[in-house]
Amino acid sequence: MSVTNHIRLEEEKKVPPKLNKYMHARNPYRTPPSFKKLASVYPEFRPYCSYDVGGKVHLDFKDPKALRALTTCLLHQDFDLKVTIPDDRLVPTLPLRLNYLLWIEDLLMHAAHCETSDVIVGVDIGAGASCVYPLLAARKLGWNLVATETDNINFTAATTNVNNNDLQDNIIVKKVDDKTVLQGVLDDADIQKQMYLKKKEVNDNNDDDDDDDDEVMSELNNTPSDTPCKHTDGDDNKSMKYMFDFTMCNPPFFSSEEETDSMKKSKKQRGEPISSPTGCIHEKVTTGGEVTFITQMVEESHKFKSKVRIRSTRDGQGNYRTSCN
Ligand SMILES: C[S@@+](CC[C@H](N)C(=O)[O-])C[C@H]1O[C@@H](n2cnc3c(N)ncnc32)[C@H](O)[C@@H]1O
Repeated sequence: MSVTNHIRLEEEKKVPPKLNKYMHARNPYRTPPSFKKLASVYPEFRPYCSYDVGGKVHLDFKDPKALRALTTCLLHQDFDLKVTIPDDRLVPTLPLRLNYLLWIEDLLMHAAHCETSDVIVGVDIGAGASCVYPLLAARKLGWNLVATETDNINFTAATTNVNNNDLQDNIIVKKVDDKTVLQGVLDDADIQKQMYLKKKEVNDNNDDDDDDDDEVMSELNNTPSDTPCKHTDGDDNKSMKYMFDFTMCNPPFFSSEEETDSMKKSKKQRGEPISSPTGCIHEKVTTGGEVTFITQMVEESHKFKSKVRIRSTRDGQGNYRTSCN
């Protein structure tokens, strides 16, 4: 056996094969976290651990409090993030969230030809109380994010999480209306101004298009915040090309509470492990389910396609869907 194959086999042993198949190559959780180490460092994690005769630590994945403790302790241990998630809100599983970000990073590098030194600006639709994607993207990858939320409790918790980690320079949390998905965000003059200035700072060093810059800034300055800016309204704008590098979304998937139950039952019938569902109903349910939500997202994205390089979303089957300029 070649050395490379041997190393690969050794690496693949680190996570159960079924899980490893879906884990991005750069995902740090290809090596599962040690619950023993976590319990030794974080007293708040200990109450949810049980020990077998061999001293191995086990966690009850059916207890939402145990899941919350696992996620918040890992965010602190592995990313130096202090995150608070209110009791009844969605607890994100970190390996899957990292997969999505790393996949976007691949698309940015390979499909959009971005350099690692570029200022990356994205939008996370429906950030949740944890604000997990924007926090990880800012801390791990150095990106800038606009995080949108419709829910008051999630908006407040997400804002607190951003402030508690001093990431206000990288993340704007915006409360939005549930009638829209991207409209009112991508065309918000205030947001555009802040993101444009971030990109301009770096581009100024190697950009000779000063006239275009002046024209764009002058229009943004003369557009009241929270109102559409004509530069982003349609395809005719050349100077503000790709103000946003990507949009991402983990949408509410279900059309009713009953549908969330039927998903649980079918997982059980297939013998798949079920961790306790977390989150309140309106984080998971939306009128018309994911089809209506994603259709609206696609329609609104189309309107702004000259402003966003990569448009993406997860779906209820765990697939990632994208459209790239
Ligand atoms: C499935 S949760 C995802 C939360 C978080 N991104 C995560 O992955 O853990 C969906 C979130 O989208 C929010 N939401 C629903 N409709 C929305 C809309 N039109 N615009 C922005 N957020 C929305 C919900 O309040 C909820 O927090």
